[in-house]
Amino acid sequence: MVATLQLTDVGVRYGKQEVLSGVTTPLLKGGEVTAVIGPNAAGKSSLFRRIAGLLDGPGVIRIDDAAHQAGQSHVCYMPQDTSVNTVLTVYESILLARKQGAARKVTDEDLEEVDRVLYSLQIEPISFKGLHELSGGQRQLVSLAQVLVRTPKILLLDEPTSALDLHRQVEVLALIRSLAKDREICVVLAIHDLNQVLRVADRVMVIDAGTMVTCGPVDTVITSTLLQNIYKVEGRIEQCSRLCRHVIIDGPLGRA
Ligand SMILES: Nc1ncnc2c1ncn2[C@@H]1O[C@H](COP(=O)(O)OP(=O)(O)OP(=O)(O)O)[C@@H](O)[C@H]1O
Repeated sequence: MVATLQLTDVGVRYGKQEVLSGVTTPLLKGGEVTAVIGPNAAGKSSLFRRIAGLLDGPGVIRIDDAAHQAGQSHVCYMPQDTSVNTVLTVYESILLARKQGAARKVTDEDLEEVDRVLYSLQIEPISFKGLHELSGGQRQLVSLAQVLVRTPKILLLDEPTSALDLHRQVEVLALIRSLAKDREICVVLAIHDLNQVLRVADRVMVIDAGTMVTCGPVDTVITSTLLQNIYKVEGRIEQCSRLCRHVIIDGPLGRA
């Protein structure tokens, strides 16, 4: 059974303040990557926390996957803030994440999955470092490892590449894309870099000022009109000689 996620009229309130409302999506399916984009403070992280069950609010979040039906959850959420306050090593933290909500006994399969994730993110060299000793980018990779090791069916990633250098960004997004396809994971990720969105996403959800503006195929959403209306910049989407589309920014629009 391919995992699916669908939101109907979903919103978020902090106390009496409504920061997000009316988010309704098509059926998001395993195998697809949906990028969530929009300006700062638009409501993207709040939406992720709401889908992950960390916040209450109006609306219906429908998750269908075999594990979910069985009362477990294969929804994994990586928050934007990856700061830590613990004495665990990288390896221990990933193994602990793997065992979250599962039987305590560590199996060979658990250890193999930890090794697989360390290898796929190329972080074996820091396996036995303390989390408090890591750089910001290393911490972000370890956070990603902590969700991937749980073999999720629905993966919510809040700006998973914001602290990574260009090489790591390209590598991690390619990994996310291939995991989505190969393991039929339904990936939803917030990301600010629109060129990376063009590389990785099948679908784009645009959140602006607490509402969902659109949710559709990447080519129809990332347009010069979006750059103007949502980001207030003048720009173009151009195709290079390898037929890949790129965002070219000409400059900020003048203030009205
Ligand atoms: N814990 C909180 N209590 C009250 N208001 C909050 C809380 N967290 C976020 N907000 C408010 O909710 C709104 C949306 O914030 P959110 O973090 O969801 O935005 P975002 O789109 O993820 O932004 P960014 O791109 O800057 O990460 C903002 O106005 C923010 O001030």
